[in-house]
Formats: sequence, C-alpha cells, structure tokens
Amino acid sequence: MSINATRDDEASVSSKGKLATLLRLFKYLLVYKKEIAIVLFIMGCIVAITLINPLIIERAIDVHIANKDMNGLIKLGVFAVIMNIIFVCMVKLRIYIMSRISNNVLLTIRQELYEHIQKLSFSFFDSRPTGKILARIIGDVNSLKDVLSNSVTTLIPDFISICGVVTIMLVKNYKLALASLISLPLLIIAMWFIQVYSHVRWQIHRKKSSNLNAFIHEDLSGMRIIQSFTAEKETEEDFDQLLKEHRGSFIDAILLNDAFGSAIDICWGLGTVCLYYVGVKMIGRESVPIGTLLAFGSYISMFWRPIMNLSNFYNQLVTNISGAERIFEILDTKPDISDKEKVTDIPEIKGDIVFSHVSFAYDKDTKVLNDVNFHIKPGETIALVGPTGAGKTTIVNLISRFYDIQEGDIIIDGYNVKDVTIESLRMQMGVMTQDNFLFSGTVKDNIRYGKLDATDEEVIAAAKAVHAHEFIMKLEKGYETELKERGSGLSIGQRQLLAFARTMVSMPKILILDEATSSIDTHTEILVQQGIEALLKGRTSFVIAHRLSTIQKADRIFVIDDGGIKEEGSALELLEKKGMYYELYMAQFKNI
Ligand SMILES: Nc1ncnc2c1ncn2[C@@H]1O[C@H](COP(=O)(O)OP(=O)(O)OP(=O)(O)O)[C@@H](O)[C@H]1O
Repeated sequence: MSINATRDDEASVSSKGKLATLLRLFKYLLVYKKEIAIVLFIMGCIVAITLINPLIIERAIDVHIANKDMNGLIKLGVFAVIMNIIFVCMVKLRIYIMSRISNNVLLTIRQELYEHIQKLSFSFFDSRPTGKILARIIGDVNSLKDVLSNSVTTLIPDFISICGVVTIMLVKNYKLALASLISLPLLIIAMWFIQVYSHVRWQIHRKKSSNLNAFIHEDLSGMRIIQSFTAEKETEEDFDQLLKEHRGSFIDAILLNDAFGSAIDICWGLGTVCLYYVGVKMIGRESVPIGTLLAFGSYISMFWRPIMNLSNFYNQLVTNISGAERIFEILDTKPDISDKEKVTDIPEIKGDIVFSHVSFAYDKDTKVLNDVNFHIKPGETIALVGPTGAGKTTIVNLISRFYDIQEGDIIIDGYNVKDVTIESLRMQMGVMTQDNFLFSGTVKDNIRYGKLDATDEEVIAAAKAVHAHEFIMKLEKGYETELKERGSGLSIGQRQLLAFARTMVSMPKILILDEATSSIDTHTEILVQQGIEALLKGRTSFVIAHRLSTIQKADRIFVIDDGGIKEEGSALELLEKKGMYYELYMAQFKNI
C-alpha cells in the first residue's frame, strides 16, 4: 500500500463506472421498499395535482368565464383550493419520510464503513493520515444525503411528470408541443460535455477537502508541540496554503455547476420564445383558443421545471459521486491480515514461541528482519534491546500478527499464527505499546477496556497489582473520575500506570511491554516492577526497554541489530561476553 502524506492528494479512485457506483448506492434504498412506495404514491398525487392546475385555469377561462357561469367558477375555485391544500400536506409528508429514509441509509453506510475500517490491518493505517479516513466517514458520507433523498423524490416523479406533460401537450396540440420542446436536444448535448469535466473537478475538490481535514486533525493533535516550538506561524502558512487549494478547487468545480443552470435557462428561454412565436401565429390562422395557449405557457414551465430538477439532481450526482467512489474504495479494501478459511481458535496459550527463519519487510524493498530464529519456553521473560530502529517493536508486532511475514514461520504452542483465528490469538495477548492511549470515559472504563466483562473487583485488583490504585483513589472521584481526551488531565506516569492496569486486567497469556516503563519515575518504576513480576509469573513475556536497569531480571536478553539477533543470553552472560550488550550497558552506566 503506497503511503499518502497529509498534504499530498490521494490517488484517484479507480472507478468501475459511475453507473455501477450509483447502482451500488441505490441498493441501500431497496431496504426501504415500503416507505419508498408510499413516497412514490404521494409523489404521484403531487404530480397529478400539478398537472390538473393548468386544466383548471383553461376551464375557468374557456368555459366558465366565457359563458359568465359564476356558480361553476366558484365550485371550480373551491375544488382548486382543496386540491392545493392536499398538495401542501403531501409535500410535507414526502419530505419527512424521505429525510428519514436517507438518514437511515447514511447511518447504515457509516456503520458499515466504521466496522470495516476496524477490521483493516495496520498497513492500511500506516498508508494514510487519520484525518483522511475521518473525511471519508464524515464528509463523504454526508455528501450522499441529497443524492439519496433526491433520487426518489426527483428522479422517478420528475421523469413521470415530464412524460405526463409531454403526452398532454402532444394530445392537445402537437405543433405547439414540438415548438416548446425544440431546444431539448441542445440541452442534452451541453449537459454531457459539462458533466465530463465537472466530475474530474469534483474529484479534485474532494481530495483537497481530505488534505485539509488531515492537516487540521494532525495540527490539533499536535497543538502542544506546535505551541512549545512556537511553530504557530509556520502551521498557519501551511493551513492558508491548503485553504487556498481547497477554495480554488471548489471555485473550479462550482463554475461548471453554474454552467448546468445557464444551459437550462437558455434552452428554457428558447423553448418559450418558440412556443409563443408559433402560438401567436396559430391564433390568427388556426383555431387555437387563448386558454389553450395560456395552458401551454404553464405546461412549458411544468416541462422545464422537472428538467431543471433532474439536471440539478444530475449535477448533484456528478458532484457527489466521487464521495461514493471514495467510500466504496474503503469498503472494497481487503484487510491484509485476515483469517484463512476453516481456521480454528488457538486453545489456551501456554507461551511456547518459535521464530523459524523469519524475514519481514514493511515495504518490499527494505528488509527489517532477516532470517530471525529463536525459541522461547513458556513463562520465560525475554528482553529485547538494541539501537533505535533495529526492529524490536517489529518482532513483537509479528507475534500478535499485526503484519504477516514474507518468509519463515511463527509458531505459538505448535500452531502457526496464520492457521488460527486472529481474535483467539490477540485475545490472549497483552500488548502495552509506547503510546498509552486512553479513551474519554471514566478511569474504570479505561481499565475495563482490557476485559470488557471484568467485575469492579477485577478492575481494582489489576490496578492494585500495578500500584495504580493509590493514585486513582487520590483522584476527585476515584475510579469514577472522567478522563479527558487521551487522558490529558493525568501525568505521563499516571497514564502509564492506567495502561498497565488495563493490560493486567486482561490476564494475558503472552505479555508484551514496549518501552512500557520508560516514563515512570524511579520510585513508581520500582512499584510497577514488583507488580509486573508478580503478574508475569508463569507467563511468557517480552520487554522492550532502552533503560537496561529495567531488564536485569529477564531470563534472556536478545540484542537486536541489523535485522537479526546479534547476541543472546542472561544479563550476566552478556556482560561477560563484552560484546554489543556490554557496550550498550557501559554507555548507559558510565556517567552514573
Ligand atoms: N509501519 C511501518 N512502516 C514502514 N516502516 C516501518 C514501520 N514501522 C517501523 N518501520 C521501520 O522498521 C524499522 C524497525 O522499526 P522498529 O519500530 O521495529 O524499531 P525499534 O527497534 O522498535 O525502534 P525503537 O527502539 O526506536 O522503538 C525502522 O527502520 C523503521 O523505520
């Protein structure tokens, strides 16, 4: 998967065709067949009333006024008023039902998108900024709202309405009808040309919106860094640049949108001129009553108004179809890591782990691990040390199968990790990464995240085990204290202790601690070490630590460098060996 940076435009979505995208989108509406049938019935009534109105005027002029029949005129007036009251009620009801349907469809699409994104592999999230994913879930889905509701309220009724008007016009006077519709072919040609360019411009605009979104998301997340480095001016300049690109792409696209409206206005005007030109001539030569010509005046608007609606709808389609394409692109993205067919759950893990000739690269060209081999016995604590970027985190990520290896095998308790369900594997792993991400919610909710059905007692026991209980009890509402986003109201050490408790409550069979204790003060670190030691008993665990003081009790230390294990042994053995570990150790402790 290629990497897309915040300010770079995303690659164009390979479209299977606008029609295919549309059909796929409209499939979501099929769930609401009954409601749509009601809306169509209502629309039928609305169209019928609209078509009757000119006939009422024609009758009023040519029959009742011409014959001075006041009684008939009043009755016709009352009939017209009742019809139009029904009309207004029907319109309101239609809007209500349609907005319910379209909002429900948006909800379904958003849920599908969210559920699907949750299943995607790390490589998907590595490939694009979070803000761009957010843009698809929020902005692109929102953009479909009008398309969905108008597809029912505009497409079908306006099409029927046009057919109805054309039929009435042809039946009443085919010459006047043809004069009114003379400019239609011109419109069709103009629209086709405009949409080709318009679609491309709206695609570009969506990408620019996405860039802006990603930038704002990144900027807000990193606001503390921006302010502490007084980089506000630079980020403002970047923001202005992205805003300009966003505005420019919008203006480019909207200019063509306006061309749609202008094309219709011109054709409508042409049709009206032709109608009256031919009509006035015919009043003199042929017996065309004045009421009929006036009725045609109404019919011509009734013909061009739905055409206007349809072209607005078409315009909306062209504008928003790129949003639908972007949504379906994500829905069609297959997770790189997924269960093979007919895999079984891995039974309760004992913790025997084998790496056999494992090679791995994030992107094909650069191998991060090259022919790595090791065997870890159940209950062993392994420390991984080595220079930054050596591949320590990569090794532990592979154990949880966050990425698939290109060569070799990873075997846990005799099971190849590719031959068991991902869920059963990860459920038995406790991973504590460098990023102690906390969610909004109470302290208790955050700890319970490790085991969703944990009782209060289990939550407290886990917190006590990692010595988080003491500081939690000092918080305003103890375990019920609401945390701010990412736990920003807590110190870094406190956040780490909570993340520890969260990992502990899950009682993992394999524990992975990635730089887990690096931010805790020495006193807290001693407490945490004691807690961990108690909990690690009988569990296979991996500890990645730059501070070598934290891993002295590990059963074995692997020194990782240059894509492989360069040294292996207990702390004492490695010190005696006077190799890489000795050098790292001396570098850290010579200044103490
Ligand atoms: N998601 C990723 N996509 C592409 N390359 C990556 C990714 N994660 C890590 N790398 C690269 O893989 C190599 C190993 O990274 P890794 O995070 O495993 O190192 P590490 O030993 O844990 O480093 P540190 O001690 O600094 O955490 C590095 O060169 C890094 O740039």
